[in-house]
Amino acid sequence: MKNAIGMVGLGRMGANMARRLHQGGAQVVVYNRHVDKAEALARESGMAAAGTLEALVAALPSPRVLWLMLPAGDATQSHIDALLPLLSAGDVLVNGANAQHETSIAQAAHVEQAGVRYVDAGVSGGVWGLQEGYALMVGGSREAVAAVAPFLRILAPAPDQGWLHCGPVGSGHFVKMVHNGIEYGMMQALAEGFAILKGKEAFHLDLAQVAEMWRHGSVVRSWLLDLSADFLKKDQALDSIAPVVADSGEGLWTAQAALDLKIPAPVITLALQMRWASQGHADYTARMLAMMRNEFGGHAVQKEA
Ligand SMILES: O=C(CO)[C@H](O)[C@H](O)COP(=O)(O)O
Repeated sequence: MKNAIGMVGLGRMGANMARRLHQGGAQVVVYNRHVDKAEALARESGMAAAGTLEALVAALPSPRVLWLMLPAGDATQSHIDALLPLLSAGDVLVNGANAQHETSIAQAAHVEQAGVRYVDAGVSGGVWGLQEGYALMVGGSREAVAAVAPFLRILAPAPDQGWLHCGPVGSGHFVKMVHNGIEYGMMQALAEGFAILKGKEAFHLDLAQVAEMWRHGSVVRSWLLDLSADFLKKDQALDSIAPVVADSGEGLWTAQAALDLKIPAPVITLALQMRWASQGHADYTARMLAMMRNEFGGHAVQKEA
């Protein structure tokens, strides 16, 4: 079996990456902890499914390439621990999670002790990646990345564009982390801009039309603006949307890296803190402020309903 790869983890990202690899001519064997997911994908696409990690490893030719597309942390670590005794020297494990680069460096050291090669891969593209291709930021030795390169060429938007061997192990996840930090800042700036436009009620601006117009030729045209234009066309009041924005760690790690490196990163850090504020973490601060301000008169406190 030429050009074979095992995909472990068939969530939103892993399943679509497996589909793109399969459509691009790779021989994909899929595995998921809940085997029905792997079987459903195999039925839909004609890929092979493995019911156990042992079966997955046995189905791949040496040197094997296994791509883990699992949540960072315990899920990834437990699969690496289970796979490692099944693998042989020269096999390659790719960790595609949004992981902290220090964790990846430690993981690589452990994996490489067994002669298994390790690549950390930051993957961007979300649900559009299947169709548009993914941006891939990879770290690892030249040999390990060379073994994965045929698959990177399929996953990327074009064979020689949209993927980069960034440097040694850890560098792929570090570059991806900073990418996501930038994502926080860009999203915050766009959201603030549209809020200001909406706030100028006297102009009755049609935000969908502004977004659509900016998509063509403007300095701020971007994929995030494309997505915004799309949902604003359907609803620009957003009255039914709770003003709460989740975060899953990469913004925090970027802000922490900036502090460690003494690099001022106010936009990324504030964008992260605005998400926390949206989650209610600034509520006590505001209550304190309201009480203090009330103490010296002029602005009465408002009581919660
Ligand atoms: O990796 C991504 C895109 O490149 C994801 O959007 C990532 O989840 C972003 O982080 P958060 O969940 O904190 O918004």
